Amino acid sequence: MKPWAKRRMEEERYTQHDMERGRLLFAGRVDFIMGAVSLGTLPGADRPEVAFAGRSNVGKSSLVNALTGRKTLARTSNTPGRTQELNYFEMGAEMNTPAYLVDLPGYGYAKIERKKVNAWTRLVKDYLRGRPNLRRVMLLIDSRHGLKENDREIMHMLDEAAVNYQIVLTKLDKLKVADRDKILKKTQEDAKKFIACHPIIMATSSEKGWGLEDLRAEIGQLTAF
Ligand SMILES: Nc1nc2c(ncn2[C@@H]2O[C@H](COP(=O)(O)OP(=O)(O)OP(=O)(O)O)[C@@H](O)[C@H]2O)c(=O)[nH]1
Ligand SMILES: [Mg+2]
Repeated sequence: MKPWAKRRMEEERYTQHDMERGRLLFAGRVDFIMGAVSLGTLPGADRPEVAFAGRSNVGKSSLVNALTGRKTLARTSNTPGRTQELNYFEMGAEMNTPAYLVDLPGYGYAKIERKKVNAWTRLVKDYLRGRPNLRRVMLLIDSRHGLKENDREIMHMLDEAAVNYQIVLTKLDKLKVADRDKILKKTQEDAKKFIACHPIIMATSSEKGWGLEDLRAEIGQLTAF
């Protein structure tokens, strides 16, 4: 068993109920409901939501797809900066306690002009500060690169806004086995310096399906009423 998977299980972080809820949320209907370009057009804040944030190309849309087991729900691309809207997905529409998953536009893509970067910052900052039903931001970090300067900026912004967030390492399959634990430990150390950052780092590969069960359970737990 992968060392990080073993550690996860030993922690027994999730109840049967969390795992079941997580599974059901993603196994049932997950519908794309809208791409919001301004806060005025967001759906009502009538249910809990979890947002995926991260640099362009880190694998946000791929993770949404992997969690749902569908290839084309969220648009993925080799061209960074593709997702420019707050993409809303409704999970568990057939359940009593549905939730939203939000795929945020990626940040830090160098080729996008300054004007767009400012627009991104404004939209996302306003969203993060002002969304009452936002339970947690999953901050995706490419495991090959670790925390970059713009990730740290976002983390400081989240700390200041007192938004609860948690790091999710992506693309673990691209690392050599020996490097996986190294990056996990390094990221854990880095995370300690940020007040609102959850101390547990999640590790995933959308390609291989690693860490998805845990992430579903985490989201199940977070979005329970
Ligand atoms: N090997 C591997 N490649 C991945 C994984 N996840 C995503 N990718 C690849 O990384 C690229 C970017 O993935 P996206 O999911 O579009 O990234 P994104 O964060 O949504 O990007 P933006 O919408 O531009 O911010 C694609 O070519 C994916 O196939 C993974 O777990 N393993
Ligand atoms: Mg995307």
